[in-house]
Amino acid sequence: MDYPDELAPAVRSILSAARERAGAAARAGDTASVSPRDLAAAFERAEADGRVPVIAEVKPTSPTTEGSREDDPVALAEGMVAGGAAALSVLTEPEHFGGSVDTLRRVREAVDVPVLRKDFVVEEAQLDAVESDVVLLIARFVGDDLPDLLAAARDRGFQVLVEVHDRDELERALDAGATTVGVNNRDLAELVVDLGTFESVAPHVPDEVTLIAESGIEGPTDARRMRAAGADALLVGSAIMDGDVEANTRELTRAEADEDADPTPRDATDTTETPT
Ligand SMILES: O=P(O)(O)OC[C@@H](O)[C@@H](O)c1c[nH]c2ccccc12
Repeated sequence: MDYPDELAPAVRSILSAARERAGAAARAGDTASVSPRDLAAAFERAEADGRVPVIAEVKPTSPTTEGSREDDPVALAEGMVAGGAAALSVLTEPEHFGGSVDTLRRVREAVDVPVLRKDFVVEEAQLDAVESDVVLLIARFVGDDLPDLLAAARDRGFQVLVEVHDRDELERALDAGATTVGVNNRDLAELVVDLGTFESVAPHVPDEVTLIAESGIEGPTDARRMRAAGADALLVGSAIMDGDVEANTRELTRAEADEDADPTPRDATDTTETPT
């Protein structure tokens, strides 16, 4: 399959590499069969506990990050859970994100929260490379194969997060029967982030769908902005990976509790200019 020219060169190369690995996975054998940890229940537990539901992402590097983080991913994952993360996301793409299926396996063994496998799954065989509680399918990259891949993932027991970037992709995800949808604020054609993306797509997502705001959330203010726009949960990588992961995660999971506790309005003009 040829990928559209409008995709960033890094993204095209990621997709070709994913297809090559799919062939190897197919030859390796067993079909995955998972007993997943319930993602929606993990979000509800966080809410009940006054935490913003955050999926914290173990992402050693990326095409848009300088350098790479060499710490033990299991220690990072444990720090994220200690900071209140409702779930984790682990990159398994090796060439551009420094991930591996072995890292995911180790992280999932070490924690008890649901773990999302973050990779570029474009063929069914890739689903068998490693077990996780949730797998990601990116609407833009799987095209017409979305319904079949969704079914193949569910047959194996996975919960599925379908990632979209605009309303067309959202419609395709809903038609395919997605019940958990992520809106990626990062445009995969140009790798530019705009939090307005989530705000423009979110109003069209039915209430019963679990809705996740992905990418570009840099701190508590962005977290509150995405929640105000309807996010049930937030997927955050870079802002957590940069520095003390436990403290960074805690700051995000407490974004609403801290705001409630703060008697001074952040910005007085916010309230005076709100039309009644
Ligand atoms: O580091 P950020 O901006 O917080 O983004 C996290 C996550 O949303 C991002 O890594 C991501 C979203 N969709 C993806 C698909 C593949 C690889 C990575 C991603």
